Amino acid sequence: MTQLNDVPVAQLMSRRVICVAPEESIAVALNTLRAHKLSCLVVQTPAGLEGILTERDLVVHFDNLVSAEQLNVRNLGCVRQLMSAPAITVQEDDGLQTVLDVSVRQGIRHLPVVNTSGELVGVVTQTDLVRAYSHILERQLDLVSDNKRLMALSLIDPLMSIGNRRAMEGDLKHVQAKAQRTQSPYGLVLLDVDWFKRYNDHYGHQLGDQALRAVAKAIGDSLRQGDRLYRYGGEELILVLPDTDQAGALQAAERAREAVSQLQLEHQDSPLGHLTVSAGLASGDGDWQALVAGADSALYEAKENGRNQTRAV
Ligand SMILES: Nc1nc2c(ncn2[C@@H]2O[C@H](COP(=O)(O)OP(=O)(O)OP(=O)(O)O)[C@@H](O)[C@H]2O)c(=O)[nH]1
Repeated sequence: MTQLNDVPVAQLMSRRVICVAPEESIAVALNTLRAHKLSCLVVQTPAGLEGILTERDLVVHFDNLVSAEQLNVRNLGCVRQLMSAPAITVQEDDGLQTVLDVSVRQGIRHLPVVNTSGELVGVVTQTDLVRAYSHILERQLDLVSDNKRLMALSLIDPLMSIGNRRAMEGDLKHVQAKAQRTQSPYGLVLLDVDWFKRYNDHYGHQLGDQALRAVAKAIGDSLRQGDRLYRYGGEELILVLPDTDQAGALQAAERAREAVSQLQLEHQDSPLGHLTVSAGLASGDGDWQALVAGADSALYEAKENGRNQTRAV
């Protein structure tokens, strides 16, 4: 991210600077400001920088003269009488933060900018500084929200539009910690599409993808609030069921299995005639990896026993 002091004031200043002599009359200075549409003039002699004369100095001066009923257009005085001196300067390679600090701390709205040889190279205003400052802050806020969006995307499976294994691992750590704290079990259900290699071989990979999306949606729609579905990998999904014992996990698994079966997606190469899933479940309040291993062996049993069914460890 851009640090505020990474931006040198040379990038923000205006190089259009008009200088006047201290003896110049206020009337000429006023005309010069108006002719060049500037808000300040730098006051300089051959010996160097003397001060700065701003629009505001002139307004205050005229206001005082009018109030004192002493406004005489033929004798408005000279620049030396009104200028701010000595002029506080900044270096062209000073950073935005440094220059903004000088400007705010000393209440100076126009700062002449000099190079390393002390020659005048520009003028920077407080408005230039604040505008640059807010632009950088805005960009940094955009970056933060882009990063958040990327982070969220990196946890979603693009095919099924559900959490991926990374998201599952992150969430499971919390579910496990809560189960241990409250000593109430949580359930895990592994679901695997039956005969899916044959499905792909028969209908093609694209229809295979479509079927996986439909399966994920049907299972997702069958869930109770608080339960979460993730893609575990390939054609395998996993349900995470907080505060759920073995009986509850069995109900959730059966609801999910039924939901897929009821889609009645034709699968000619399956002995069951349509697309189905098998499920293996485990529940407890222990280590989630051990529960996944348990659910996996239960799933193996469900497959061995004819598929389209749920088994528990
Ligand atoms: N179309 C598609 N196929 C996938 C995807 N991920 C995994 N598969 C396929 O799913 C099939 C899984 O095959 P197997 O592990 O042999 O299991 P199966 O054919 O479903 O058989 P059982 O699980 O024993 O019922 C493989 O052919 C994978 O290529 C995917 O994202 N899209």
